[in-house]
Amino acid sequence: MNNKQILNVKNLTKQHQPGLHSGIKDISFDVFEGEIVAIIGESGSGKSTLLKSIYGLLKLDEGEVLFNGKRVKGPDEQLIPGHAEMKMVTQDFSLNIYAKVYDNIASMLPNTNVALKEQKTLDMLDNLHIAHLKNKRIVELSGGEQQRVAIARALVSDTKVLLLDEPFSQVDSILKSQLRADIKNLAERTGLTIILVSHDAGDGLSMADRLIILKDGILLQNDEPKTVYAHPNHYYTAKILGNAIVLNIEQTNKLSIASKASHIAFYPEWVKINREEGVLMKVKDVQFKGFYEELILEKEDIHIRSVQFDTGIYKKNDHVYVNIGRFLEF
Ligand SMILES: Nc1ncnc2c1ncn2[C@@H]1O[C@H](COP(=O)(O)OP(=O)(O)OP(=O)(O)O)[C@@H](O)[C@H]1O
Repeated sequence: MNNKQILNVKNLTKQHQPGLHSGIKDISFDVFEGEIVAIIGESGSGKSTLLKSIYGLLKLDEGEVLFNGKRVKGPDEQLIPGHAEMKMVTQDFSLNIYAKVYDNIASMLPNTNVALKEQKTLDMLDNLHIAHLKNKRIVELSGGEQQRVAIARALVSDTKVLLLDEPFSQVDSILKSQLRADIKNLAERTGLTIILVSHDAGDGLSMADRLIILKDGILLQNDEPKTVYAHPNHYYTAKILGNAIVLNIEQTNKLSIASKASHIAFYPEWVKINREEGVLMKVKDVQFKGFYEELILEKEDIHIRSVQFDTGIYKKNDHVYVNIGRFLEF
């Protein structure tokens, strides 16, 4: 990543249905060359609307997007909206499913220099680790393989900014971490700028340089993943990033936590358990997670979770003492 801005997103507003919460409101942020930015939010928070707006697919109510200082044109201004060096990969991949992998990628390049066309296509197949699939047809590929072809196709024509809508939705967890790492390496190697949209905060936390948190079409926070995780400015953010437990003031009082905030939030890893002192709670369930377990703890209407790395100590229906080591106030 360098310090040169490649995109300026300025005051974007797009309501699909006036009067309803349906779109995005007054969203502004800058993107630097080579950066990976993840847009994270619940379903319906406006992630796809924002991505499509940046790409130039939607007629905006207000605002503009600048690509290297030049305004990205919308659908009412030119036949093919957007910017030639910006590509988007949507969840449907838009591939020619009966054509071969090689041809899906090569067809993005002009025939003016056939040798160069072949070289670029082969390089891109290598970059995305799909060279062994080049003669297969798209229908014969898994979802994850198709995702790689779609990305290769988007990148082959000298793309500078890649927009990815839910890039890992069709990939299982092992392939997902490989694909995340491959995309991250590719960006580091080539200086490609990536904006991705995901409802899975893990995508943003593990591979993005910056997170943009969306709620009801509004930008809540825009900062480095570590900062957003440690200092979320809304409990919604703590919830989507780290599955935080959110308590209202009555619940906070019931757990004898010294706070007058209307809400507090804490991550399960901040909840400590012992047999001597703290708030007495019942172990409602013990969920095996592999190298750790998650305890569901109950007191009246309150359910909180605690992460235990020393497994097998506490059992269902045990009574334990709970200490909330840290909490965030809202
Ligand atoms: N073409 C449309 N017409 C009317 N309403 C729309 C349209 N597209 C999106 N919306 C509404 O705008 C809001 C934001 O939708 P959007 O698809 O941007 O959210 P999202 O965060 O990407 O959701 P998901 O994760 O479910 O894809 C939703 O309430 C949605 O119903």
